[in-house]
Amino acid sequence: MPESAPAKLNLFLQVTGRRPDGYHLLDSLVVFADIGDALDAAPAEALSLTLDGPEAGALAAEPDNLALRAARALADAADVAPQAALRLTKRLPVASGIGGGSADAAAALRVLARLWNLRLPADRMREIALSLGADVPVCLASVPHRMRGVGEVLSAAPALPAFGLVLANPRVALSTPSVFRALAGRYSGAAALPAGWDDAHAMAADLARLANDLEAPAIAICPAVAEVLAALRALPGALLARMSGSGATCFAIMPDAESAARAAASLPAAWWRWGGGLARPAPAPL
Ligand SMILES: C[C@](O)(CO)[C@H](O)COP(=O)(O)OP(=O)(O)OC[C@H]1O[C@@H](n2ccc(N)nc2=O)[C@H](O)[C@@H]1O
Ligand SMILES: Nc1ncnc2c1ncn2[C@@H]1O[C@H](COP(=O)(O)OP(=O)(O)OP(=O)(O)O)[C@@H](O)[C@H]1O
Repeated sequence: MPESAPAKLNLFLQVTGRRPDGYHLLDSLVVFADIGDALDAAPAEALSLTLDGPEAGALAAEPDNLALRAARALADAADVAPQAALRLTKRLPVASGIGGGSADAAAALRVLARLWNLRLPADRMREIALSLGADVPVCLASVPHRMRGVGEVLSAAPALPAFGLVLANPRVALSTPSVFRALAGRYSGAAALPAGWDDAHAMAADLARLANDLEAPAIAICPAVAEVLAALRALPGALLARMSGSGATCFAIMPDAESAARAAASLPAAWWRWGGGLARPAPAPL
């Protein structure tokens, strides 16, 4: 069974400060959508990667691919030879704010820990994940989390109601560092969240009082983000529309997965678009 690498969504993302090394401090509610890449690993004498899937064209299977970097980092940490034939089915647009590369790296850690029969402690796995990217620790768990620090401080998410999601990307790649640079030091406070929400309307109302602080800087670099947000807001039944991560993918919260799937099909065909619900079932714990 290939390991699923679900898309990460930041339901809100507030930037609360900056560390001396330049990394930003965040406060975010992260969930995972029922769409993602898939990563398979077979025994082999050396480490290799092949790519397929609708978005594979945007990526070369170069040594820098996050799945390969994850394999090497895990092998180093566990002191084993990095031997595996990886096959990555790429469905998530590259450099789009939904953590595709991070999800692939996390899926590589999970699938290779199984293939190589490793028993590294969970905190060591999270350390290896963080060395690969700020989003990789939360993707390692791939279940909803409140995410703070630069991405490494994970705590329980509020209890979530059932809801649907529409994702849309105008097919413009946005570089995460350039969006953080365009934020130019405008920080907000941390969020106050309840223990849970009984329904999608209550959740959307609370989320509407929060923000993705990277949205305005991303629109300054890529005005198409504003068009996507306007189209999502105009979908019948949309409860909230917002950008995820550093963009350019935006999402709408919908009452349920079925209405989300129907609404996604009405968006411009030139965009990458998807509608459904949250990722399920959750990957088995390590
Ligand atoms: C914006 C988010 O998508 C929110 O989930 C993530 O924090 C980004 O996570 P990521 O893509 O795994 O990020 P990394 O690959 O670690 O960092 C890419 C670049 O983004 C900026 N970066 C990233 C994360 C963070 N907390 N502060 C930052 O300033 C840095 O310039 C960094 O060099
Ligand atoms: N397996 C991979 N999938 C996607 N991008 C990868 C992968 N390996 C390396 N990369 C590189 O990483 C960069 C970031 O890609 P990714 O799709 O993870 O960005 P993102 O969706 O903006 O992530 P985030 O939301 O975590 O900021 C790309 O520009 C790409 O060149």
